[in-house]
Amino acid sequence: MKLVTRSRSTVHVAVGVLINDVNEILIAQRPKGKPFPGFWEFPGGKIEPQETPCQALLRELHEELGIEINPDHPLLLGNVKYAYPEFIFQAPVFICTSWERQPQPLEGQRLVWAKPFDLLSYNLLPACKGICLLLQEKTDFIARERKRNIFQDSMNKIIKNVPNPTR
Ligand SMILES: Nc1nc2c([nH]c(=O)n2[C@H]2C[C@H](O)[C@@H](COP(=O)(O)OP(=O)(O)OP(=O)(O)O)O2)c(=O)[nH]1
Ligand SMILES: [Mg+2]
Repeated sequence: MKLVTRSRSTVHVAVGVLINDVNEILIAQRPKGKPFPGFWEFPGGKIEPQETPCQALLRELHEELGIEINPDHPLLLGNVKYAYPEFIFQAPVFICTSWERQPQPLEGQRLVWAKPFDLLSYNLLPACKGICLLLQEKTDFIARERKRNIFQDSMNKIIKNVPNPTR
């Protein structure tokens, strides 16, 4: 019997976790016409070959939400990998707590500011569970860097709900 192996390409995606002044997190519902319609995700998009992850993040957040972010501001939390049947999702994940202008749904997506402990009640893309875990793991770091003690408390509440995804 012949063994057929499929090689999956890796898609590099810059992901932004926007946290507002009351420690809510911005999530977006993918519109019809894009892959995975109806699923919720963190804003961001594919990194172009000539871009750094941070440059891609700033461009994507401008295109999708119409906001401007100081290039020195996003804080890299870590990398999340998830194997979909069709491709490997590989994402540097940044947090942002400051930007110019209000986020707007410029690509027909629904936007919601979710409380950290509500995040998992949304139908998130499978790879986003890994992003939630990373947020949870890094709450001390986020609190220290961004003086977000309330955020730390909220994030601690989601720990027991995050299933451990296959990474
Ligand atoms: N932006 C984003 N994409 C995610 C997340 N989780 C996850 O599995 N993905 C997947 C969905 C997509 O198949 C892939 C690329 O993201 P994307 O569709 O946002 O890429 P993009 O903004 O460049 O979109 P496009 O120009 O190709 O239409 O990553 C997430 O939290 N945020
Ligand atoms: Mg996108």
